[in-house]
Amino acid sequence: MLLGVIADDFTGAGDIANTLAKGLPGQGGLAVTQYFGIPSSPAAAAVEAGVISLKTRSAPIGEAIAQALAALEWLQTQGCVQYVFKYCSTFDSTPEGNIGPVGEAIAGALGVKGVIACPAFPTVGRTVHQGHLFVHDRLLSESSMRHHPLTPMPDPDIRRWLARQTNDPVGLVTVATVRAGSAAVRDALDVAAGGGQTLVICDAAVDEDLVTLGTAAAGMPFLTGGSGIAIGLPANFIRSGLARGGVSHFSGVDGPEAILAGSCSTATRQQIAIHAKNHPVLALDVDAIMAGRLGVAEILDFVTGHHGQAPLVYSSDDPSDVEELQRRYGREKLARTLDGLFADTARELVKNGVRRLVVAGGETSGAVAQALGLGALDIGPEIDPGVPILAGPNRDIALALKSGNFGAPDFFEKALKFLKGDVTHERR
Ligand SMILES: Nc1ncnc2c1ncn2[C@@H]1O[C@H](COP(=O)(O)OP(=O)(O)OP(=O)(O)O)[C@@H](O)[C@H]1O
Ligand SMILES: O=C(O)[C@@H](O)C(=O)CO
Repeated sequence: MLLGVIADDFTGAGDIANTLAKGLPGQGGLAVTQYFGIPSSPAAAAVEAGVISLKTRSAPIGEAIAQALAALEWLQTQGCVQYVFKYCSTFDSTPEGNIGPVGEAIAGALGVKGVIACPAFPTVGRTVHQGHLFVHDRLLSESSMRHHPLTPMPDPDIRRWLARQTNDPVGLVTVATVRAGSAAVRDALDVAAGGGQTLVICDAAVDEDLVTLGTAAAGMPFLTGGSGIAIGLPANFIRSGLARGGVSHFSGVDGPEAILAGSCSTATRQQIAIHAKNHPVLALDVDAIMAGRLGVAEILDFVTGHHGQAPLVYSSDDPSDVEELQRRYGREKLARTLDGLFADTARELVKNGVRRLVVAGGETSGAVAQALGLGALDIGPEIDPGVPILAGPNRDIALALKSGNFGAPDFFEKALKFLKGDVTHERR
């Protein structure tokens, strides 16, 4: 294993795994495996990049650091020469959040300063300019992230935001330096390190900026960011002869299918509305669930009664209804109950023969992946930006775990087709 990634949630892990497996056009990427939690046995010999999915985005600082350092230790044992800490492209955190503390803890363990911190992912509209994060043409604080239920982001100046979480001062490498090339970036990071800055926000507005940052990071032990920060990394390993690059073919998994959506994000709700036009859907009645009148058995009946028709089950609702339900039942209790229901449902579905499973939402996907005891999955071709096919080692199951705001409007139907196979992509 050459490259080790520690990701703070499950769908975010798939996002960066996808970037690493895809690589740059014409070169291909790395052979990537996504691990669900910290593995207890060594990686397979063919794995070039290992992505460990943690569920620490909203975890208390001490717990997040402990898990990240345990993940780092396992990756070090696999022989990695470079490490990435992956967080969200919208920098999801609070002033007491753990991006800063985890970043500084890993940097401390590796003995480095002057570490790249860049959440940019231009393909989905996340860019960083003069240290300010944009979502498409709006500052982060003017996007829907301002009202995120767990990590509201009222400050688009992520250097200032991050500084509220860190011990050391936070640096900035602006677009002028990035456009001056990778040597200029390296010099700027050296200066930052000399000045005692551990994490350094780097501007990036287009993929070429991320390639420059990636090239600058060749040989550096540690960098942090969204999935975009990984765009240029496979090329470093291919250039140095450590990795081969190339293409892969995913021949697919056939069999019964199901789609589960717990995400209430705008993109997911639009995808549900579009899917509902031509497919059977079951909107979960949250009050009935909380009263114990609706559970796994009813959902199972619905899905098995509609196999072959891409059945979709969702709890997703619009923000005002979600707020009202949270007031009625308590946010934590509600989320725990719904995540638990999706997890139990997924376990039963797979037990009853489901082989293609699509899940929408980071928390929801995390709960499902844990319930299925997935262990390790190979990364197949990209379905939509940030969402790859995940394939079981014996190709007995294929999954798509989608971040809330990712995916084209017809994502659900498209994902099931991709999981069925015969997709070739420019990767190993
Ligand atoms: N109708 C609902 N009312 C209140 N909470 C809900 C409802 N439906 C789902 N939830 C909860 O909302 C949370 C949605 O989070 P999840 O991470 O799955 O989606 P997301 O935030 O859209 O995705 P991402 O984290 O990838 O951006 C889950 O914990 C889920 O249990
Ligand atoms: O970086 C992103 O936007 C995603 O990978 C993610 O983590 C969303 O939860």
